[in-house]
Amino acid sequence: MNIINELFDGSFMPHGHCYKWQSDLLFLHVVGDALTVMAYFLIPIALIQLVKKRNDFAFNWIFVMFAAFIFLCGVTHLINLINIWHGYYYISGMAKLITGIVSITTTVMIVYLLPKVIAFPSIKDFKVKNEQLLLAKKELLEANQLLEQRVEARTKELEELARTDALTGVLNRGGLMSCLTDEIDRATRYKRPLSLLMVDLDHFKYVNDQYGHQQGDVVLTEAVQIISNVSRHSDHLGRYGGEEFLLILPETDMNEAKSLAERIRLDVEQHSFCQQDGHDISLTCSIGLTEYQPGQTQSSLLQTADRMLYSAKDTGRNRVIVNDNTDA
Ligand SMILES: Nc1nc2c(ncn2[C@@H]2O[C@H](COP(=O)(O)OP(=O)(O)OP(=O)(O)O)[C@@H](O)[C@H]2O)c(=O)[nH]1
Repeated sequence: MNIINELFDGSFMPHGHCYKWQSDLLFLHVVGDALTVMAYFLIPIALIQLVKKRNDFAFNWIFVMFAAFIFLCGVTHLINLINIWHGYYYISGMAKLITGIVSITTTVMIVYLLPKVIAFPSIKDFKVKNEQLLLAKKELLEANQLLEQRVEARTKELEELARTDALTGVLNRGGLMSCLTDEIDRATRYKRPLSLLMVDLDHFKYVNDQYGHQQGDVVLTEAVQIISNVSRHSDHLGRYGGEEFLLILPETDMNEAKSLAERIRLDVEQHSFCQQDGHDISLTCSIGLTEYQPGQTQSSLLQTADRMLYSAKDTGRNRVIVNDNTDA
């Protein structure tokens, strides 16, 4: 009770006496202190707001310490202002003591914090890092583009490989069927001629039996070469079966196809196979020929060519049989 009385005993000599109650002198001190107090109370609010909104700031507790320190400075100033008229010097002293303790604590914390803050990357460091990151990103994009190009090229290679016959390098059955579908579509759409040759080597089994499978492979490769030599770049040659080949002839009617087939037959007949190994193998081939008829299905076209080939085999081999029955 005594302490409370002492604390709020404002009967000490009011501080204002030292200003001699001169109104201009009082005005200067009161307005100056009042403005300072206002600023001291508003700055902590701003600092606390900052900490609340930007909680990603490193060491943001130091802002809270600053806010407390500035607020207490404001309290000390306010009490000094009141003390012009009253004499709460105990309260004033206690406020000063608390302010002092908080100030010292803040100072110690700043000293502790200083090396860490100094070690913190500067804006210039961030700019350099940012430039390095942008450069790395550019390099990564370029590498990615290169990789995509390589993957695309490799995919094309693999697709090509999947359509290719490993032994002879021409289209395999799958590749042939896809080409034939495309060419039938084109011939139908543009009403253009399209012919198909089915070429089969005669008595090929004899070559294998007589000279071995490896020589047989060489014969097959050479046969492909002969057919390739007489066909155009736009024609599609492929291996349909073991020793059976298909030649798809876009923009080619029956008559043109027939003379081409005759040339192939003759070239095969006149060729000496496997000469490099000292053998001199002679072979002939049989060819079935048909021309695509509008509305005809792919399998019907193939069946007709096969039928013509069978007929060529059946009638003595080494010949070209043409499908004259156009409603096939
Ligand atoms: N070397 C080799 N031979 C193959 C390959 N594929 C199939 N053959 C052979 O081709 C031969 C085909 O025999 P056949 O179907 O009797 O035909 P062919 O002997 O030519 O008789 P025709 O067609 O009736 O004139 C078989 O001996 C198969 O082993 C291959 O990739 N390489």
